[in-house]
Amino acid sequence: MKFQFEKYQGTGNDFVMIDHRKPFLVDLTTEQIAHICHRRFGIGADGFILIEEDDEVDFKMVYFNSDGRESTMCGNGGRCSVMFAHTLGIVGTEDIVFRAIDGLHHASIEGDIVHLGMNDVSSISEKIRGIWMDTGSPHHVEVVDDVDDYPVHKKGRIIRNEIYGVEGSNVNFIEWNDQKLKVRTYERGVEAETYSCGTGVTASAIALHHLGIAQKDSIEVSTPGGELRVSFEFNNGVYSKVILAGPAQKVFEGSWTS
Ligand SMILES: N[C@H](CCC[C@H](N)C(=O)O)C(=O)O
Repeated sequence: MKFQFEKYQGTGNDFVMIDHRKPFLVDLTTEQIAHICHRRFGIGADGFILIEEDDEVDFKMVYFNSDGRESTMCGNGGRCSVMFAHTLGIVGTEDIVFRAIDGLHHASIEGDIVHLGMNDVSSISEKIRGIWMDTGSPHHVEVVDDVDDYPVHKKGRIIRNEIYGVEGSNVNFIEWNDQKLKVRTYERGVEAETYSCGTGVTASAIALHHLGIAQKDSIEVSTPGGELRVSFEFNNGVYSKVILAGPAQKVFEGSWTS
């Protein structure tokens, strides 16, 4: 198998990206995608993304976790897809619309910052020591005292498996310091902490409001991979006009032969 690819990262969440508008990888297996994403034996990435034609909107994003399985919405992957589509000349910088597994997303580009519209959130459930919501992917959010020193991998893995079983959930640990929200995420399908998780940052910012910790509708978020901003409107129990904004950059391009 031989193909050209580009590597993008959005606040340290990194993706192998392929211009698949002329489909040529028609029988890619889970094992092959996992091999491509392997940090030692492959290119190395948290996820694998195909940019494809769409009859109604600018493009379609197909997302796979590094375990090789197609998964739910990827917020950072969506931001990187918008930047890649711009580089390919598919879109300009305004009024961008693409299709992902959870529906249509609107986006715009300002320098290296992508502003990405996320789905509404209207259902949040209480869990033993946190809350759960779907921001396009499933997210458990828990407040901790010192997130920088928290055993994210150990605790995240336990919660992902023991509370959420086979289907699993991403697991976010958050700390609010009155100015900024710190988030660290154990990511389902990567089965490790990632440098940031876009749908997780979105869930964490909404959780801050839902738990009454901060009555803000625009929240600066700090992750190990960098800074993002989440804004939203809250009316009658529904979080809408949810925007995830942050940098998305091309890291390199190359060809894969295996
Ligand atoms: N691993 C997630 C999908 C990607 C989420 C993350 N990379 C993001 O930026 O939203 C899951 O399987 O639910």
